Amino acid sequence: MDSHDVPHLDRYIQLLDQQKKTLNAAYKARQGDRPEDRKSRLELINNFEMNYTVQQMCQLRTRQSRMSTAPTEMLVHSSFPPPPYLPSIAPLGELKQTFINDLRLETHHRGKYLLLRSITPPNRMTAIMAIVEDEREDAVMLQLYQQNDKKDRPATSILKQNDIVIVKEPYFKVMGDGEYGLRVDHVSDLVWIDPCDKRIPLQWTHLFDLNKTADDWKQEGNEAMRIEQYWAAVQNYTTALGCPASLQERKTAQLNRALAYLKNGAFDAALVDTECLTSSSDAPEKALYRAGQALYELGRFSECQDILQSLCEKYPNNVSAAMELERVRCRLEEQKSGIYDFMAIQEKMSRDPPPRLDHATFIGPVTVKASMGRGRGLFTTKAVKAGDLILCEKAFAHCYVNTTGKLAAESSGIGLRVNVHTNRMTTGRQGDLITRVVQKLWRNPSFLPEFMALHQGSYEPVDVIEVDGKPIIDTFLVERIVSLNCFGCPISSLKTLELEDPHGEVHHSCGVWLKASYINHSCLCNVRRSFIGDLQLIHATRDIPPDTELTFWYRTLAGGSYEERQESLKNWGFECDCPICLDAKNTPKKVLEKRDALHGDLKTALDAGMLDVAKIKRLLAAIELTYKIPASEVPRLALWAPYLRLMHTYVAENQLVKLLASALKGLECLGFVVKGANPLESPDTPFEVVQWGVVIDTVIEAWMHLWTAYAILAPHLCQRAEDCAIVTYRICIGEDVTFEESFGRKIREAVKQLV
Ligand SMILES: C[S@@+](CC[C@H](N)C(=O)[O-])C[C@H]1O[C@@H](n2cnc3c(N)ncnc32)[C@H](O)[C@@H]1O
Repeated sequence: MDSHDVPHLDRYIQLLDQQKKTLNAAYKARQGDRPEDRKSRLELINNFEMNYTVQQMCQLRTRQSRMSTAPTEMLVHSSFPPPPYLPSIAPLGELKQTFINDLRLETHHRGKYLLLRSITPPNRMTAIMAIVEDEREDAVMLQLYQQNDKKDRPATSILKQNDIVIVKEPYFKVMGDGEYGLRVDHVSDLVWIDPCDKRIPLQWTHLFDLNKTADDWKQEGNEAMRIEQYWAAVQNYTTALGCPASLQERKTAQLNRALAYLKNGAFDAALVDTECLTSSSDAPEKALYRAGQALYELGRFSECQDILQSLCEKYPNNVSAAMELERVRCRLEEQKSGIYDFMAIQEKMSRDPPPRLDHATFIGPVTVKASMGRGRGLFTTKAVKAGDLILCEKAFAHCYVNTTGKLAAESSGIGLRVNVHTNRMTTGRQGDLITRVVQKLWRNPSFLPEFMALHQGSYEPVDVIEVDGKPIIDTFLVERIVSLNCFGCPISSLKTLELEDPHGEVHHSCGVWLKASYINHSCLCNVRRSFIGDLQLIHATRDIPPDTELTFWYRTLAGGSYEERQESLKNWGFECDCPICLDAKNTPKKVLEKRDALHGDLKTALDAGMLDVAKIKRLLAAIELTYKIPASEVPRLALWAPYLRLMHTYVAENQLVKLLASALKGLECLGFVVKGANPLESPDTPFEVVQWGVVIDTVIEAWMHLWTAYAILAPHLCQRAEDCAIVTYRICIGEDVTFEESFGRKIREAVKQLV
């Protein structure tokens, strides 16, 4: 939603076509071939090393040239996923070994596995790549996709030289450069083999010192922790736990591994390691503390509070535990009340780069239910008012792109993700988001049920969730879910508001929010989203009765024809049948042509150096006559911008009566019904917003203009205009504590000068 698709750009279309042809040709022509021209082990190693050197030189040159480019220029990386294929769900014990020489091209070797040793250090390109050999000394390129980001973990630690791995049901294919390689897209298809594993052939056993004791491995783990190589520490402690050891040695290794898991973001595993230690009455202090940390990171705040509370009772001098307890209590309060310190949050967001926000999710009076013809949807459980907070949701996964700050040049670049199988291209960090989700699920399978419950379209996944004690993570399913449920977003809606041209803003940052994903689309919506970092806030844009489905726009609304709107929703596989779309669909072609022609004339009049206001008003009136249904039922979105333009003109000329009228006309076009708002026409009618209309950012301006006009024409209404401006601001920006700084103060000063 609001992610940046690029379907209309010619050069991308060409790229897509070209890629499609290449892939199809490669796939069809070579499928099932056993290639006779595979490179020798030595050739592969030499080529790999040469490519590595060339890549290093290019990166150096890029870094140097980046230093001299403007910070807003971004690198664009592209990635092309292969035809989707299912992950291996076979237990390793049921697979039969195969060898590189027996592999067939463009084939998934179901029922088979390859045992491989890495014979080069890895290189990170679009994937982690290394040359691997089997025990017959045949070699091939191995490409591992969806591995950790380079910021989280260096490639050299993901696949070290001499690491031994098993690739389950290997996929052998022609690679982008015409060479042959093994491609692993599903993290669960790769199994790392322990030095003591019986499957390791004799000729490789000399690579490992099999005489190390549990204590040796633990010491190595401790050293890895000291130099912050937490992934290595996990491996070392795990090996220690596989060696004969005393109960105390085992407990220590387990406690240390829990910390290493925490540092690696594997909170489920950290919890398992601490659970058996915390279950006893003499639970070690560190075990309780680490269990608390794991529960906090998993968002299980209530359990976290319980464990920290008992820790603080047992060890009253533990200052860190007391602080953690205080922190989790704040989260629980946010979760319950929906009250956040937005001033402090916005202050954090103004830093460059903004830090990770540490807040809980608030879920208001809503529930997920079946929605006729739309799958499931989010419904109110009680009545809410315009401006009420419905959700303040922390992202499940979020990728942030800094396009303007001082670190923009250092940002990892904007990806172009080309999916030749769904004919969809997106820019932004969606590719990285997929990897982030895959890694989060892989490390914390307890999140799987909630994530996998999201809309998957027509994807047919495997029905196994775990094999050999490990979760099955289907990358292509994750991709599909992300594509249907991800939101493009600004760093914060406040920052977007501060931009000179907020509509030109491209949402390169993106994320997945689990609850907000249940909201279906309608152009005539009743809620709106805004963002503060990775918090997505949903506010009601009108008064909503209980048991009503909530809807918002999947694409930011502009006028646009019926066809254009449906085209922009194509990714989600439905046609919008909201009143705005139905009206556009049912309006006779002749009327639409007339309306378009009038809009053409209006555009010319608005583009002219000197505004002919009378003509503009005539044209607006003529366009309005082309609508049959009142704007309160079918808003006339395309008329908002011209009315806003008139407001700008009148405010500049200090024509307050006309300003008042144009602001009210504009609001009316958006579907607002406001009684008693024109004191010149109905001085005795009390002011009341009977119905809120479509809330777009610039509606804040209309209330400001009314506030200004009222200052002279009807001072008793100023407060009402200000109240409406604040509600609109809250809906658009996510909070209203910064309203005074952004707008209130300026208007107050302008009004002081007027009166
Ligand atoms: C992000 S999901 C929304 C939640 C989804 N309905 C579910 O059951 O999980 C997007 C999908 O919901 C459905 N959808 C959303 N808005 C719709 C609408 N106005 N009409 C029909 N289907 C809609 C489409 O299948 C779309 O791909």
